[in-house]
Order: sequence, then C-alpha cells, then structure tokens
Amino acid sequence: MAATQNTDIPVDSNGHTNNDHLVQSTDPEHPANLIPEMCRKFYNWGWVTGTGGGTSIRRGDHIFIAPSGVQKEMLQPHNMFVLQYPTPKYPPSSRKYIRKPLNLKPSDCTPLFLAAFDQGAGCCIHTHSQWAVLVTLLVERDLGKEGYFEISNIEQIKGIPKGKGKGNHGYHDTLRIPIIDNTPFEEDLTEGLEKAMNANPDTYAVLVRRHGIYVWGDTPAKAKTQCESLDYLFQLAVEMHKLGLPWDINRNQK
Ligand SMILES: CSCCC(=O)C(=O)COP(=O)(O)O
Ligand SMILES: [Zn+2]
Repeated sequence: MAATQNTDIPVDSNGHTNNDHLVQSTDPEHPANLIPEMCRKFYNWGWVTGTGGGTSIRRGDHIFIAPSGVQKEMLQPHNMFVLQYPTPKYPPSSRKYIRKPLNLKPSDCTPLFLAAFDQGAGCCIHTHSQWAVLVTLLVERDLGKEGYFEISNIEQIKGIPKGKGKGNHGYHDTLRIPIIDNTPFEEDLTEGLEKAMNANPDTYAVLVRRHGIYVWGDTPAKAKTQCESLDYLFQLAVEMHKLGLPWDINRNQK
C-alpha cells in the first residue's frame, strides 16, 4: 500500500479499489467530491479536528460515507465507502456496501448517519465543535441531565426549520435542541439518537453531551447552513453566559 500525496490514507498502487466509477465525477456537487470539500471547511472551523466528526451524503439509493479514524481534512474521493440504501444498521456485517476502499473501515458514525437518512435527510453532519460541547455542559449544570438547549429572540434562529413543511423558526419562536448522553463507543449513540428523534419529530439536530452534535438537512447545503446557524447560536450562548446574560430570555438561567 502506498500513501497518496498530502494524506496518510492508504490506497492500492494505482489508487484503485472496487466500483471506482461510483466515486469518480467531475461534478463538484457529486458526494464523493463534496464530502472531502465540506470536511476541509469543517476542519478549518474546528468541527472535525483530530479525526473526530464527519459527514455523509445520500444520493438516490446510494449513501457516501468517509473512513473512520482518518484526517477528515485530507479525504479524497477514492476514500469513500458507498452503501446501497436502504440497508440494515445492525449488525455492521449486514450493511450492503457496494464500495469498500482497501485497508479502511467505514466511519463509526455510520448507523447514526443512517438514522438521519431514515428521517428523510439528504446529508448528515457530525461535529465535535467546542461550542456545542460547552452548551451541553452549561445546560447540564443549570438544568440537569434531562435538559434541552433552548434559545429565542436571536435573529439566527431563523436559519433552522421548525419541522418538515413547517417553514423556519421566527424571531420570537423558541428553538429547542434535544441533548443525549454520550456513550463509550460512537455506534452506541444510535439508540439515544433515535429515541430523541422519535420524541422530537420536528428536530433537525441532536446534541451529544461532552461530545458534539449531529445535524441533518434535506440537502448538503441545508445541512451545512443549519449546522453553521446552530454553531453560531452555541457560541453566542456561551459568550452571553460569560457576560452574565441569559441566552434564553423565557427561562430563568443562572
Ligand atoms: C477522536 S474521534 C473519537 C471518535 C468520534 O467521536 C468520532 O466522531 C469518530 O468518527 P470516525 O468517522 O472517525 O469513525
Ligand atoms: Zn464523534
């Protein structure tokens, strides 16, 4: 196995694996091109540093997934796994891979991404943003483990949908993001994520305490802009908190 230039991700000596045509396109919007491009941006924003976090895109009946434990800012189109969708989440061996790059294993986030696609998403993003982690800690301290992140009366909440076909939040609406507990292994978050999705059918995001966030959207552009709006709100909330300002004026925060 040789290492490609600018990455430590192994490929065979020709850079070829199976079903290569599924990840070869000159279209920049093709998922095999878009995932590496998005992850480079996310790395620069501190969302996927140290190999954690990532993104997955559904195109028709194909799901494109990045490898696990690799530098996400170094991804190349030929590093992508392709799953035939729908596919079982468990056991991992039953998943219908139609492209598996050599010497790589698919992201540990795969069943969580699949849960988002089962909700009708076209793209799911997982970040380890420190702002997301910090708000989970502040909510836990002030409201306990059952808490939600809630915010209202901030213009940027208009960037988040209220639910499928319901338009986006208005300035005076309260945006509510459920928080689930972290687990020792990423894959074991799936049950908590699905419970949160069922209990909050209108949500497009779930925070993971002391870990980060999963955000999904109808398209890659919507998932990305929603994730940006949320990250803005989390940073703002933390900075407001430092200034002694409650970020949710409808709730009595410490
Ligand atoms: C330092 S990353 C720890 C594992 C994690 O949280 C994660 O998101 C890993 O995702 P991967 O796609 O690398 O399996
Ligand atoms: Zn993670």
